[in-house]
Amino acid sequence: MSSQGFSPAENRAMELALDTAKLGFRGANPLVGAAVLDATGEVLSIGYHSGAGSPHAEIDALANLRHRISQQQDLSDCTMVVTLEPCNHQGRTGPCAAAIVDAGIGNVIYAAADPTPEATGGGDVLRNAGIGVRSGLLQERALELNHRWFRAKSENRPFTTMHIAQTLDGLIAAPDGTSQWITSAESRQDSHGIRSRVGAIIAGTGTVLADNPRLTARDESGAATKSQPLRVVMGLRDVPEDSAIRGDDGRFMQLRTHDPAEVLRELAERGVGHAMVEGGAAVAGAYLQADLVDELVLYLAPMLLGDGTRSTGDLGIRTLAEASQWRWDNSGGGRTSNLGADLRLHLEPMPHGIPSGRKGL
Ligand SMILES: NC(=O)C1=CN([C@@H]2O[C@H](COP(=O)(O)OP(=O)(O)OC[C@H]3O[C@@H](n4cnc5c(N)ncnc54)[C@H](OP(=O)(O)O)[C@@H]3O)[C@@H](O)[C@H]2O)C=CC1
Ligand SMILES: Nc1c(N[C@@H]2O[C@H](COP(=O)(O)O)[C@@H](O)[C@H]2O)[nH]c(=O)[nH]c1=O
Repeated sequence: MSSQGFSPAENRAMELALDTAKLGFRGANPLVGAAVLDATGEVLSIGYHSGAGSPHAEIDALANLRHRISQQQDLSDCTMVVTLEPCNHQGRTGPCAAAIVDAGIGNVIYAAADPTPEATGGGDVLRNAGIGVRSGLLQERALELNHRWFRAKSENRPFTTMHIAQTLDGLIAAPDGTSQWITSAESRQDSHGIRSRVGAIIAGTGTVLADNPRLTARDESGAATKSQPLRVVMGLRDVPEDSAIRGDDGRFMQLRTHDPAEVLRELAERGVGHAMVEGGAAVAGAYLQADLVDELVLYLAPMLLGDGTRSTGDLGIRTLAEASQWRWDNSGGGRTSNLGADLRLHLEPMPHGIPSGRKGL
């Protein structure tokens, strides 16, 4: 047994589950990974949650297990290792705790408790069904994996992803306001993928008046994808009646405010679990300055403009020690990738208390 009272095989399985969790996309739900071990500690299957609406990690691991073993096989000496307490609620997918009980799994180890009122209590359901339940294995890492998701939940607001499509010199539009297009078709298709996963997309009146954007989610052929975000404009000026963003599907809303927290509060009340901030500079700056950005997807085009609109407005930072610190995020498609002519950078805010690593020499 290790110092934490878990076997080396259980430790390795939780490491594997934590790595597997990162195959999923961040958003309304946390990243979760799972592994099923037999009595000898051999990994029989793994699973993960690929994003809101798709099967939870435990269900995925059980489905993958069934591909490997017969329906009749006794699983009472198997252990489900999972990075988050199995849920206890019927959302778009069924309660995981009940599925584990039904599968006949004998033991469960989870890393961190699920703090959400709607999902908590899965551990008790398992115990009451006679399953051996232990928790706390690699808990710190599991909490860190979803640190911004836990933060968003505790603040009662949507998990918030920011998109920036910028030049090498950090500009999102030329001096005359033109910006279409800075990034390649491949990058834009990728950001349409984000649009199709979020519940709402936010832009300022400046962007709406400059670009007359549609802000819909579209596939490679330009057709609207099945899932469309609510299109939200923030700012005091009127959005012209003939603006493309209004559309004709009733999924348009203007919030006459400059307060990003107020926008996210309003969206949470409407049941939005994942929001995307598409810009422009003033709005991006406001969300960043308020520390309301949980994930940043930045497309870097090999282009220079020299002058124009900077990617974010003022962040209130006056000295280097106050810099906003970020770190690479290798979940959901990875930390960096080449997209067409561009680079796609994927980051998350540095958790508090972790040194930036830029000291010395
Ligand atoms: N390459 C890219 O990724 C993108 C590029 N762009 C480009 O950016 C340019 C537009 O940038 P920008 O003018 O900054 O546009 P914004 O979309 O940020 O809109 C700014 C306006 O929004 C309102 N507003 C709402 N909230 C705030 C706030 N917290 N602080 C200040 N103002 C707020 C104000 O207008 P009001 O008076 O109405 O209240 C303000 O003038 C365009 O040229 C566009 O093409 C835009 C998006 C993405
Ligand atoms: N210029 C620029 C982007 N600009 C963003 O895309 C919006 C246009 O959306 P739509 O009308 O739906 O196609 C525009 O208003 C701005 O928010 N996006 C990118 O991926 N790459 C780019 O180079």
